[in-house]
Amino acid sequence: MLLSTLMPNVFVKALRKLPDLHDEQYALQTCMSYYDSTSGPQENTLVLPLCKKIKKRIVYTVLEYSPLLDSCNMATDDWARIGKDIEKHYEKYDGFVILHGTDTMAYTASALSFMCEHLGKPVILTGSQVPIYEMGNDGRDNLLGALLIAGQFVIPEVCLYFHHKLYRGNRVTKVDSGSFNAFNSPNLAPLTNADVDIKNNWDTEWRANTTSRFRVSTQMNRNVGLLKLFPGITAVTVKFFLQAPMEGIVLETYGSGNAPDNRADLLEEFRNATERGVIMVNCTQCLRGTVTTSYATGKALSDAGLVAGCDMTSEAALCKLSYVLARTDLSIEAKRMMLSQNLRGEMIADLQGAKLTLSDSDDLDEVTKSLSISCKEQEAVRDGLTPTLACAASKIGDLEALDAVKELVRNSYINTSSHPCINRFDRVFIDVYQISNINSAKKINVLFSGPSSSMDSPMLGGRTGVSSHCMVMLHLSMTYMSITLCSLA
Ligand SMILES: NC(=O)C[C@H](N)C(=O)O
Repeated sequence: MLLSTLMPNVFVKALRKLPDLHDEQYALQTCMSYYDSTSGPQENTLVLPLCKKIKKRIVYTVLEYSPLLDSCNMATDDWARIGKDIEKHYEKYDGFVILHGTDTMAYTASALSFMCEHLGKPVILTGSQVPIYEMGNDGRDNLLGALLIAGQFVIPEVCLYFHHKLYRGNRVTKVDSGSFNAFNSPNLAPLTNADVDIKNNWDTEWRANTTSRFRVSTQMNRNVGLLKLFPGITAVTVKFFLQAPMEGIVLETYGSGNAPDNRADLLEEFRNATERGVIMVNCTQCLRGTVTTSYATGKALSDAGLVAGCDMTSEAALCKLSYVLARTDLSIEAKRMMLSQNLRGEMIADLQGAKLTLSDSDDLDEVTKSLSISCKEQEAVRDGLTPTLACAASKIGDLEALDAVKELVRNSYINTSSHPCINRFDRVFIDVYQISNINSAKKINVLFSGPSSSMDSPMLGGRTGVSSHCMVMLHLSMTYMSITLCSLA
């Protein structure tokens, strides 16, 4: 650890010697890794070798933190530091990979997912169970996998890559301390499976759907806590845990969000706390599943003022609480509301509230007009957007909106009744209405042959161009670094 400050860029020097992670010949030929026209010599810039799967160069720059921390020693300030570094370098890189200890990686991933507002690029955390310089380690594979994904695909989320799988960062939890398959995302399928081929699950991917500028909010409220219910817990314990300065609690309850409803003393402590303004979020102790009020024992908690945490992990709920409570501009009610909303794909979406408002064709016309494009181009945009709108309407089962989209297409081609689109859309809409499983957007997607209907479009998912530039941020544990230095000596 002492040496890591005396010997800057130790990790980069070691990576440079690993042919899987750096193509030294290419770097020398192009002078790429030693010179950057804007900022001078770049000794910490490396390049992945070409392989059959990727047709372009992935160039990455390593930023090494000092001192290196075991992730158990990390706290909110360390999250803020990483967030600020992403913000600082955001424009210059296509993606970010953060090397992090596994023990608290799920917390950091969750925290960053909330701190990064309007994210439009991949931020991927990864690490290893066995140090990267030991025989049979998983660190190299994990780093390579994370770089390949960050360098090739626009997955604008904070993710966690481990053991061939890319997960949404705020959905993961560490489930195994002694296996390479250390993480699980119990309530959401992986975003990507990277086995022989890299297969992205574009349907699952979360997009901020905003044009606002990316920013990192580093304000996190530290007066939050995690309390696990257990049979026989005393009201005194709960009372002490909930007292000031505590402002927010994640209560880990039984099964689908249940607590004893025959314990008036406990329920009273919960009610007293929520009435004092402490925000309590109800999350299940179970690995998988969601919180409901279908049992009386679950309803007792919502009556005591707890916010339902749906299917959030405790890690995500705690970080969300910390992020939301730091918003001094919001009232308690607004904060409670925000906690029950899906902010970054951390919980199952409330599709009831997500109705499309397509009352008439003006909406789309306004969109195309505001783009200041020619009539021909407007038609192309309309053709491209209508299938997607129809898919969205059918996904949430909104037949009214589906009718509106259909009308829009009819009105657009009113003077060209022989236009092939009319027939195509008629056929497609009949198919859409007839699909019994109306929630399956994927099926509906296949029915459309419109230009932008496929989520596999390179515009939406795959990154085009000759090269992309990622940034790796090192947050390796100190233990690892001492091992590193021993083996380098
Ligand atoms: N394998 C590991 O990554 C564990 C280590 N204690 C850490 O979280 O930094």
